[in-house]
Amino acid sequence: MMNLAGVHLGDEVSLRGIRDIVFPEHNDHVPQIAIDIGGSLVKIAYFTRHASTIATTGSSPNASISLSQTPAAALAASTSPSGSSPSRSSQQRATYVSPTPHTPTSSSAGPSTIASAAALAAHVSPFPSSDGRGSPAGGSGGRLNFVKFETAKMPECIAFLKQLIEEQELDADVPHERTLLATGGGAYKYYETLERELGAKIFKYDEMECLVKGLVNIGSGVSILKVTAPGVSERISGTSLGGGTYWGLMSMLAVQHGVNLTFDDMLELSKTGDNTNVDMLVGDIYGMDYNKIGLKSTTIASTFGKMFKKSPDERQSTPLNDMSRSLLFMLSNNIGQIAHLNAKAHNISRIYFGGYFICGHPITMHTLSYAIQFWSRGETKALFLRHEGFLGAVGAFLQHQ
Ligand SMILES: Nc1ncnc2c1ncn2[C@@H]1O[C@H](COP(=O)(O)OP(=O)(O)OP(=O)(O)O)[C@@H](O)[C@H]1O
Ligand SMILES: CC(C)(CO)[C@@H](O)C(=O)NCCC(=O)O
Repeated sequence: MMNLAGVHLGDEVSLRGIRDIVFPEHNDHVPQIAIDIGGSLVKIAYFTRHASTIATTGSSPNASISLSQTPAAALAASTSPSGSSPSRSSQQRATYVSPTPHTPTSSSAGPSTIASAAALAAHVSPFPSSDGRGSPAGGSGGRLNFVKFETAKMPECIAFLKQLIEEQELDADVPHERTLLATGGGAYKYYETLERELGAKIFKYDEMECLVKGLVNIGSGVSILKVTAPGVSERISGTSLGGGTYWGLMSMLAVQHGVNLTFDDMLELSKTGDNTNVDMLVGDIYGMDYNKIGLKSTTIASTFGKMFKKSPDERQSTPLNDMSRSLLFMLSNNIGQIAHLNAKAHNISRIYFGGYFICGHPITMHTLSYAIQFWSRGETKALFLRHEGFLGAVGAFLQHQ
């Protein structure tokens, strides 16, 4: 068992919005490495001794939150953007105190920046310091680290894992069997490859069971889980219109514009886009609000509905920013609506969103929250998880505890 005393979030050293979790009092070696291999991304969670960081970008003591009450509390914190503004100030993050969805208590750590993932992917030592060996007895604690790769880059990911396993073996106090705790579809698809390349014993865990908590997981596709008690959950629905859809459609549109965009570029574009150049609004059809059924003139009536009216030249010159924002709204509104309908059908009042698609992105979180609020008439609440893209990997990590 891990010593959870004083567990808190580390400095801003990891992926977008993801901070490592520091275990200041846990000094024992933890050999397990957990991997969640999805349709778009591979997520890895692993423990290293040394509570110090790889590339500290500045400490933020106010962001530290106490997670000492339950193991699951070490996983995540929730965010609930309030009101109608997607501004960062509306996205206060809060901490879970129980493995089942609870009303979050307040805290104020906001999304942070990407720092070490690229370095890690470039095969910088996965260990946090160059002397990188085990802490002495009564030593300096440790941390749970988070890394991601694109699933299309499995060879790079396997090279990283190889190095990580070797480093862990050097760090171990006693020799142990090489093990990898794997979840996601890729745990099945890449089972033999991982076993062969890493010489490790692979433990497979069902991805739904590893999603720990959270009703709506937006990955490549979307799974909707109903959680009724600690460890009791059921997949009640899903949709293929998910993060992979946005990524795929934007990739196609980018090709049309002669550019190659990363996912982060696409999100960045959405921030400056104007979807009303692309979407048909209620006002475009009515010339005013449609008050009788409660639709404002600014409500989107038809996503991309303005595009068919444009000339081929106008279509060609429609900015990618506008299309990116429109598609992000489309996906988030649709998922919000489906989530609301499922919550209603199952008499649920809190919806937790997870999955890498969210990655702390203000527009996505705001749109999902707004959709839930709109469709439920304020009765259902949308809540967001910290480490939202790593729920499966951390779930697999904990399965072996
Ligand atoms: N930096 C990024 N690079 C690639 N995709 C990203 C990035 N940030 C967010 N995403 C989004 O996250 C999605 C993947 O989310 P996640 O890792 O939770 O799903 P997955 O496990 O790959 O998919 P599934 O569970 O459906 O197999 C992508 O399809 C994309 O929309
Ligand atoms: C297939 C999975 C479970 C893989 O994670 C996910 O991508 C998903 O839930 N897709 C949506 C499938 C559906 O339509 O229910």
